[in-house]
Amino acid sequence: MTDTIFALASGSGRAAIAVLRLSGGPCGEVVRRLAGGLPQPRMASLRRLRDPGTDEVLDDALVLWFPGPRSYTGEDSAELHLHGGRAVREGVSAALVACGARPAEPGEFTRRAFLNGRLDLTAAEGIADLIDAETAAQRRQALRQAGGALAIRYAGWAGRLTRLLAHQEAAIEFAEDGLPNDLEAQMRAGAASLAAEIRAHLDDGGRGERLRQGLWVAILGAPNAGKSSLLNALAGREAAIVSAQAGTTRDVVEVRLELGGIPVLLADTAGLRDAPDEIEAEGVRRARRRAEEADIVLAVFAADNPPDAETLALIAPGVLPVVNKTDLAPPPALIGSQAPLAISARTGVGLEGLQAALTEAAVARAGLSEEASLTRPRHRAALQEAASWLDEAVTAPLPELAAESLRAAVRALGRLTGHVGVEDVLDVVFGDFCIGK
Ligand SMILES: Nc1nc2c(ncn2[C@@H]2O[C@H](COP(=O)(O)OP(=O)(O)OP(=O)(O)O)[C@@H](O)[C@H]2O)c(=O)[nH]1
Ligand SMILES: [K+]
Ligand SMILES: [Mg+2]
Repeated sequence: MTDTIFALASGSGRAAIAVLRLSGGPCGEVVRRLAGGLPQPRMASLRRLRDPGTDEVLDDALVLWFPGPRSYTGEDSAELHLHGGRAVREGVSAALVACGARPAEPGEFTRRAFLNGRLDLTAAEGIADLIDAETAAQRRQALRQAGGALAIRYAGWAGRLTRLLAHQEAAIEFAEDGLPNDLEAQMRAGAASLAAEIRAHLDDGGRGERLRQGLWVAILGAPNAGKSSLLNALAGREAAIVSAQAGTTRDVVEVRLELGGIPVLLADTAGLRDAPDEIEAEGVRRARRRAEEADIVLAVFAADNPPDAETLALIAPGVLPVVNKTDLAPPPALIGSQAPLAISARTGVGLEGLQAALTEAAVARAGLSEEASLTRPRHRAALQEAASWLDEAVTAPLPELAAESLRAAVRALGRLTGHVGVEDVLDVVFGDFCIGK
């Protein structure tokens, strides 16, 4: 039997209500000792909680009882909706410990849910992301994943892979019996198409990972082009120092924005030039590094100056040229081969258009796609590994080597979902082929 664990499921500050969650072990007995009885399953019921040692009244609380396996963890579980004060929380926690329960480790409820088969690893990660979600698009992605969108897709692939392995093992057995079969050719075709499907899923430009972590946008350009003025205009506050002196910004100045539901870290940087002093030169190095790391670069020119070589050199696909100070001079029609976004950070002209273009670029890189996207490097690594092993299986010179490669692919997917074991292979062999020997 597991330990009975408990933890505050609501925030830890002063609040009207605090929710304590319990799971596992003699959870029902622990609740009975505090609340004097167990309510009907899944029905909120008002109970007086007492310290079983001293009989002291601790709180009048709503008690919910979730007998396993129909609970979040799959174990017997309960919730105590307490009055949110610190003394109440601490008194009830102490009484729970006295009854033999212990405080839960971080993530222990979800870990138990996984171990009890209530969700796979990707869904568990989705729940973690849902708790961390700051924007609507992040919330939608996390909800999808927590609801099993990736789990279902990967379980489908794992099922197909297991079947391929079963066929291959059967092919080896039939060959030993001297029987002709075309199972191997079928295995190769199946492995090749599964590898292609996995690669198509991987080839999403990392949008799910970007949405989860947020996009990096960097503002670059010559000194005095108005980069800091633009950052302030987009942020709606004076986050960066603006002055008529070239070389004002040295450190990277960051602000958080939300564009089309995507969290964005917008960075202002030092003006690009052969800097006269050491500190500014370090600022320029940092600016260039940030441009390399950024998902989107805004290359800013001033309309009253001809386009400078340093900023022009940044222009590449995915870089948005911006011409500022259009209140002083008209913008050029083209920068490189692109029509620039014409703005005046001073008067605000063109800022809405720039915001729209930036949002469009952000959504193109990190917006929700129709199909659920992978969201972590862990997913990417496991899927890449599975696809490579499938390639090996397709070209393996010996049937046994192909089987070995398929087994490695199964393990890679199994690590991803936390699900696939050898038993699955046996089930398919016997279920699919009725090889009763
Ligand atoms: N007329 C006009 N002046 C502007 C505009 N945007 C910025 N400025 C002025 O241009 C000067 C430089 O602005 P900053 O925002 O400091 O320029 P920067 O690119 O951050 O400069 P560094 O940090 O030194 O590289 C300031 O005097 C601003 O007031 C604009 O749209 N129109
Ligand atoms: K400046
Ligand atoms: Mg600046």
